[in-house]
Amino acid sequence: MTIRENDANTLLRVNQLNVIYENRRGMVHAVKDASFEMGSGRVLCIVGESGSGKSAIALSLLKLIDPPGKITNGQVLLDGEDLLSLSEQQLTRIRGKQMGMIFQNPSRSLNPVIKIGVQCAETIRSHEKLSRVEADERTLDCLREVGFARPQETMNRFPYQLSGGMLQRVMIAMALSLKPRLLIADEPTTALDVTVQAQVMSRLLQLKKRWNTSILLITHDLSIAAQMADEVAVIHAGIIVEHRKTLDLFQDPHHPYTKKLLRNVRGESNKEMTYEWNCCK
Ligand SMILES: Nc1ncnc2c1ncn2[C@@H]1O[C@H](COP(=O)(O)OP(=O)(O)OP(=O)(O)O)[C@@H](O)[C@H]1O
Repeated sequence: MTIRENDANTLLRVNQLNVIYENRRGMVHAVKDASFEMGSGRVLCIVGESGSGKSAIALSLLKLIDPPGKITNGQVLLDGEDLLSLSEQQLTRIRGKQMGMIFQNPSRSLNPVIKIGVQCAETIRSHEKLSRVEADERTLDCLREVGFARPQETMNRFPYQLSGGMLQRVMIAMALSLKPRLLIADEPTTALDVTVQAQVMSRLLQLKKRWNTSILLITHDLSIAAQMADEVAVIHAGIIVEHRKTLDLFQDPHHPYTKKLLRNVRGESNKEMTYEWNCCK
């Protein structure tokens, strides 16, 4: 079920991860014994319906599960180092620098009253010993990389002055300014319209090729998985039921739940999605 990578190429290995949420009404087992691996420069999509445990996995990788959630078991090995056994201080070193994260709603991750340039440069300087000028130059480069034609102007804007698509590109620029080895993107385009969605996704793919960044993409949208992923892991009720190479999964789904998900995709046949995947690769 799990794709085995050549060990030398394995960047991330998750072993038997378990996450629960417990409150007065009872306990939800959000992630059950999830195990998977990712190689360098690969895109793995985790797909599943709402509430299936996708975000719980994403947050666990950075040990960001907040109460009432709890990781009850498992390992998250990045280059062999178990992140779940690290202290908060040690994790601060890893978050952003080794593992970047972008979320569904970029405006929540940015301070509305601080200019974009200052926020980007401060993020860089919190991880690397750079002068303000050097951090500004890196920020300019990164904003240019994600498609801002006049990055200096973008740096001088406040978040409320930018559209949702622009903000999401700023978030990608911020994440990539630290050249993380792994980028976790949790529904990064769900809040955007379809055209902007496509632009942001293609920008992510270009950057992945340029920096060899691995991307763990969380989505409920199978057509995005078809376009973006090298591999897809399907999660249902906290369990990874199938993890295969993208084309194999779309052409010949094994698990009944994967088959049901594929049947449910409205307006697009499996063949069309496979076609899109082939075109984008
Ligand atoms: N703060 C919380 N308190 C209680 N239960 C929670 C909490 N956060 C998540 N859960 C539960 O954990 C399970 C997994 O949630 P999770 O957010 O990981 O799903 P998801 O697949 O990311 O869903 P969505 O696509 O809607 O974001 C769900 O049953 C959810 O209700």
